[in-house]
Amino acid sequence: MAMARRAMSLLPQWPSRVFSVELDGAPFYFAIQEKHRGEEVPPVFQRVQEYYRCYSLFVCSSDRIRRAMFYAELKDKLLRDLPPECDLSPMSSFLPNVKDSLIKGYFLKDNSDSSSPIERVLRDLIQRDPVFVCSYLRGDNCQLWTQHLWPHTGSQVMEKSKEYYVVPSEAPEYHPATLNIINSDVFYSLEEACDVLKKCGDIIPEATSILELLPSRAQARSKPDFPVIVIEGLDATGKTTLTKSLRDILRAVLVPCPPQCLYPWRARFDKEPPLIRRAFYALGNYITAEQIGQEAMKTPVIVDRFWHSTAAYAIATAVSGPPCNLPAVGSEVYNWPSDLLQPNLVVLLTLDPEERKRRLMNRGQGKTVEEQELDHNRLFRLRVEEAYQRISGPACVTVDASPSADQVLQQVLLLIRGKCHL
Ligand SMILES: Nc1ncnc2c1ncn2[C@@H]1O[C@H](COP(=O)(O)OP(=O)(O)O)[C@@H](O)[C@H]1O
Ligand SMILES: Nc1ccn([C@H]2C[C@H](O)[C@@H](COP(=O)(O)OP(=O)(O)O)O2)c(=O)n1
Repeated sequence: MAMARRAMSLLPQWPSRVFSVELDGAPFYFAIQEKHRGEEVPPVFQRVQEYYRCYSLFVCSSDRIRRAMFYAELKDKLLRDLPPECDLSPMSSFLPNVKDSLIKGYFLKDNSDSSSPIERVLRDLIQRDPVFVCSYLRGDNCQLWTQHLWPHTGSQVMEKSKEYYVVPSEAPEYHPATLNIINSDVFYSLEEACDVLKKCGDIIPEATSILELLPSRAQARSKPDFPVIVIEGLDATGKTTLTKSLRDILRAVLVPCPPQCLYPWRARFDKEPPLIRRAFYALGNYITAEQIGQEAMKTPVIVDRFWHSTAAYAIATAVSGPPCNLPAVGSEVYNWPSDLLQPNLVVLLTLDPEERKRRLMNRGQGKTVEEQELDHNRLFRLRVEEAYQRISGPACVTVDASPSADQVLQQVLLLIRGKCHL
């Protein structure tokens, strides 16, 4: 039923949508149009000429938790069930400049002699799962492609689906993933993040235990008596070293974020799709905020990572490619949640990538998959660093972390004394 409703709302938009698929590591954009008699349709899909058939699959449940979970499951299912000659790439479709219009899917390139095994798998999928399937067929002159939306059992609208010609489309001004960041990757209130965990309680029992740890309401505007100083930066930039020294020198309390009470569940939520994983980290900030609020009545508080990390990693993961694909400077995506405690100072430690790698090696500990990714993926690291610097309310103050630990400490103490009258 939910599937049919989602289908009904998507179908009339179909010709206004832009489709994006990663081909050979670069995004390729196309749209669809009805062909009128005598009209020339520009050639498209030259980069997939060697394939005779292509397919796209879009996840279309109206329940966003189910949609997020099924998108991840779908990849495993396709990799398991499709013949090895079939090539799978991530794909998305969106209405240009329309917030929350992005739907995610996969693009399949079929290099096999016979389409029947693939079509059997896809037919099976649309019978049982919340997916749309389109096939793309190359015309006789090898240039024209048509997109055909497969009829869907249980949804009469889909029976009337038409064939469209595929036409190239200009790259959008911003990466399509930026359309859906708000409340899918980054949460701007306790309520929004809680809502996600409440709704996945029946699938992930741990979510219910986390909700029990939450403050009854966010500590919005209460101004702590003592300064609250957050230290941010990529892994191995020196946060732990610096926060411990600051704690000792300032006789402060050191609070980690995510808070210790969430550690047992971290690995569990790191495996979940971004919607759930990021809601988990967002809630960690509110639990930490309550701890900060209590401690800062008595003494200064040093915080190891806070909302800058939550937002910067989430935004940098949602978007792909170079930092210019990030939402523009000043976008509402970078705004501090209005109900989250605001620190007095946020320091961002930055480090040359080679030195950071050296420190990581020296430390020799296990790393999260995401942190390993930072090593391998230069662009991801650049996106995280850029996103950190675009967040406002409070913005971070950048400190070069390459000098000795003591020099970095002195530099940060100067900043704290200037800003927090300590
Ligand atoms: N300023 C510095 N100069 C050289 N080495 C440092 C400096 N700060 C930290 N380190 C070392 O680099 C490694 C990573 O530092 P750490 O404080 O654990 O970073 P993070 O908490 O940001 O992951 C540790 O082995 C630490 O001893
Ligand atoms: N306040 C925080 C802290 C971390 N995160 C997320 C962001 C990344 O996905 C990881 C990085 O944390 P990780 O523990 O690997 O980094 P450190 O070792 O603490 O430097 O955690 C967050 O979302 N919010």
